[in-house]
Amino acid sequence: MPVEDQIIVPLDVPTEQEAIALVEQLPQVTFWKVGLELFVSTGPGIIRFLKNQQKRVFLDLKFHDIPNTMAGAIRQVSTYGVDLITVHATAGRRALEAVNVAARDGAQQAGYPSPKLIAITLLTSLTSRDLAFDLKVPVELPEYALQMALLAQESSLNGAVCSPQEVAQLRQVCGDDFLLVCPGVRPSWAQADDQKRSMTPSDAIKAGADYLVIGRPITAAPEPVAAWEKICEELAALGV
Ligand SMILES: O=c1ccn([C@@H]2O[C@H](COP(=O)(O)O)[C@@H](O)[C@H]2O)c(=O)[nH]1
Repeated sequence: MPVEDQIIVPLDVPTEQEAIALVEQLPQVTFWKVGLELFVSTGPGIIRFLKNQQKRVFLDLKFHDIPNTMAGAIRQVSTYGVDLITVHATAGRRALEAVNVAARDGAQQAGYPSPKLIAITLLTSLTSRDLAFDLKVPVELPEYALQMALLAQESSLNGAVCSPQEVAQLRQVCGDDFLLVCPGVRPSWAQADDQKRSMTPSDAIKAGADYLVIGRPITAAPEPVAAWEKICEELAALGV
C-alpha cells in the first residue's frame, strides 16, 4: 500500500462546510475520519459526501454501551458503507460479540461489505498515572492495552486502536492479520497538544502500525498541504 494511503486524517471540525473545505484543500488524502463533533453536527450527510468523492471513511464514534444498545447502533451505522468503525473494548466481551453480528446484518441489508470493527484499547490522551490514580486500574499501562486488544481479538473484532508506544507489543502478540490503527502520532516538528503517548509517523510505522491517524499537525498547520507532503516524504524515506 502506498504510504499516503496509510494516513487517516480526522475531520475534527464543527460544520459540513469546514469539512468539505478541508477535503477540497487536501485532495491527496484518500482516507478521512469522521468523529463525534462532525457527526453530531452533520449526521450521515458527510459520509455520503466522502463516499461520492471515492474516499475511504473511518467512522470514529467510539461506541460504548450495553450489548443490545451497541448492536442496534452498529447495525444502523453499518448501513452507511463506511470502512472502519470504533467501539470501546471496555464495553466487554458480550457487547463486542454482539456488534460483530450486527455489523454484518446492517451492511448486508444495505448491500455493502461489512465494515471493519476496531476496539479502543486506551485513549492516547491518558497516561499511566491517569490509569492508576484516576481510573484505579491496578495493571501497568502496556499490559492493560494488550489485554484490551486481546479481548477484541478473542471477540472476533478486526483490530484495535492503540498508541504508537504500544503498537510493537500488540503486533507481536496479536499477529499480522490484526489491524492496528494509531492516533497520537506527532512528527518531530509538531506540538503534542493533548496527546500523551506519542511517536513520530516513521517510528509508528516501523513499530508495526497499519494506519496512522494524524490530525492537527496537518489540519491546523499554517500550510496543510506542505505538512501532509512533509509527513509523506518522511514515510517514503523508510522504503517499506
Ligand atoms: O485513543 C484515541 C482514539 C482516537 N483518537 C482520535 O484521533 C484523532 C487524533 O487527532 P490529532 O489532531 O492528531 O490529535 C482525533 O480525532 C481523536 O478523536 C485519539 O486521538 N486517540
